[in-house]
Amino acid sequence: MDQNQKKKAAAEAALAFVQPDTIVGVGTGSTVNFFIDALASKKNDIAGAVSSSDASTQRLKKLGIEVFDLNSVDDLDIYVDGADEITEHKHMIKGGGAALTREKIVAAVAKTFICIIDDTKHVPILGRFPLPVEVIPMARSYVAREIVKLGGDPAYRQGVVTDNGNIILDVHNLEILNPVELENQLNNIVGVVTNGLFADRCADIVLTGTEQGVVKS
Ligand SMILES: O=C[C@H](O)[C@H](O)[C@H](O)COP(=O)(O)O
Repeated sequence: MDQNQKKKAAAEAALAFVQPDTIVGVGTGSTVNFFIDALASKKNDIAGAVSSSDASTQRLKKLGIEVFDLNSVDDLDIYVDGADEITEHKHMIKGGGAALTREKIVAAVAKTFICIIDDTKHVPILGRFPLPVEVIPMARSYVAREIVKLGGDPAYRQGVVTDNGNIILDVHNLEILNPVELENQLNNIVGVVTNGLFADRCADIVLTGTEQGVVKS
């Protein structure tokens, strides 16, 4: 089984959590793309979706799934999304596809965060994957200097503009022993929109595609 088959298996397993007549929170990325494709089989049973990126919105609409503005939705039962790294405490790094801010907003609204991954995403300590930080463009150099003071090594993600019109700094060489503390410290730097640590609001259910099938934790 290759990595994509594992992602697809995890994504399809998440369909079991989709209830009829509900609006589904949808993340972003290659694993979520498998989920969106699978969700199309239920498009007549669900009320629609709230999306975390322009890319996911386009894919949902192309498959005939109605996409609602989050401001028109009071609550969401589930939010389904991938991750770049995850620990046994279900703390994650996200944002490899630069969609972290909208992902964090939709995740904040949802009752249950269902993380869909292949088994390469499990790590003992977060930080080998460079931590994405979304930054207001004019604050880029200031934020980078502040991140260096916190022990990180920020790199400007060239050529990437987020759906919100901002830039991404990828922070290398972090060994994140206290993800909740670092998430809050980074968010307190003026000019940071948000960062890719999902620790304060971590996943509730993790579906991992493995050689032996999908494992729920
Ligand atoms: O910004 C992108 C998201 O946080 C993705 O959910 C994350 O990068 C995982 O993506 P993939 O499923 O492609 O590995």
